[in-house]
Amino acid sequence: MTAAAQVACWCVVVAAGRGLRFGGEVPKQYVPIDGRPLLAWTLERLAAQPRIAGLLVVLAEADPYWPDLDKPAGTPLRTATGGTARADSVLAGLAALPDSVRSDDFVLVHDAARPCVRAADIERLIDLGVPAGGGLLAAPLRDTLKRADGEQRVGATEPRDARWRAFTPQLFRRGDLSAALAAARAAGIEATDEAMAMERLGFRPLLVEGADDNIKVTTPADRVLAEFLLRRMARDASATVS
Ligand SMILES: Nc1ccn([C@@H]2O[C@H](COP(=O)(O)OP(=O)(O)OP(=O)(O)O)[C@@H](O)[C@H]2O)c(=O)n1
Ligand SMILES: C[C@](O)(CO)[C@H](O)COP(=O)(O)O
Repeated sequence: MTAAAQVACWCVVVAAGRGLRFGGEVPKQYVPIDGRPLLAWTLERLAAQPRIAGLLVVLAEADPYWPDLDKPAGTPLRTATGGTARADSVLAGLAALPDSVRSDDFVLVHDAARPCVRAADIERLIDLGVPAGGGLLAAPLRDTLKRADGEQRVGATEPRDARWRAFTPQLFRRGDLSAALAAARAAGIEATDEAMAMERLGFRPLLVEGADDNIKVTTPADRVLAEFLLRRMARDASATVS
């Protein structure tokens, strides 16, 4: 067993967004997917991964939906209050981790809005990302990439061979990530993911290829897709057990 294989990490789950692109009355992290709130699916999948030591869920201020949420039993669970931008919420989550998580321990950060993440991908991220000093799940771009000009016509076709789509979880040392996100904020830069903040400070996060269907529920169409994927995963899991 390698050193990384023994690592279990706390996971900061950011669930404090407003879901503006999704729209609707209920924030998207609580919209039902097959009758259960999206966040319940995400927490269940994370809690089922033995390499996750605990979950730190970052919530919107005075979130009225959290108290009634069906929460996973058997995994330590804490909460924190998020901020205006996603990076603020991640910073709040990192600050609220238990003291037992040291500055040089690795932590995961995951979007509540990505309920279809696979346990095997989280495991590979930890196994490969820890020795590399940090990394993220991602997938190579599979479409032809166009750069638009000012009039929404094609200005250029870009090479796609070195382009990847960034997913979560992302894995970094607690102290390094807090410092990187705080530095980006101080510089007035909105880091849209953890890796971006780390890159600014000269880190070279490892791209760990993960399943393409680790989708982020951003619009109502994504909810339909997530429902399909989660049903299929449940069916495949029960076929494996029987
Ligand atoms: N201030 C914020 C903004 C986002 N998030 C979380 O970050 C994840 C990814 O963000 P995104 O999909 O962009 O969610 P929203 O910000 O809610 O969506 P929108 O940008 O459409 O408002 C989501 O789980 C969201 O809840 C957060 O915790 N705090
Ligand atoms: C972190 C992220 O999920 C990586 O793809 C993404 O950047 C977050 O989404 P947002 O729409 O930029 O908040």
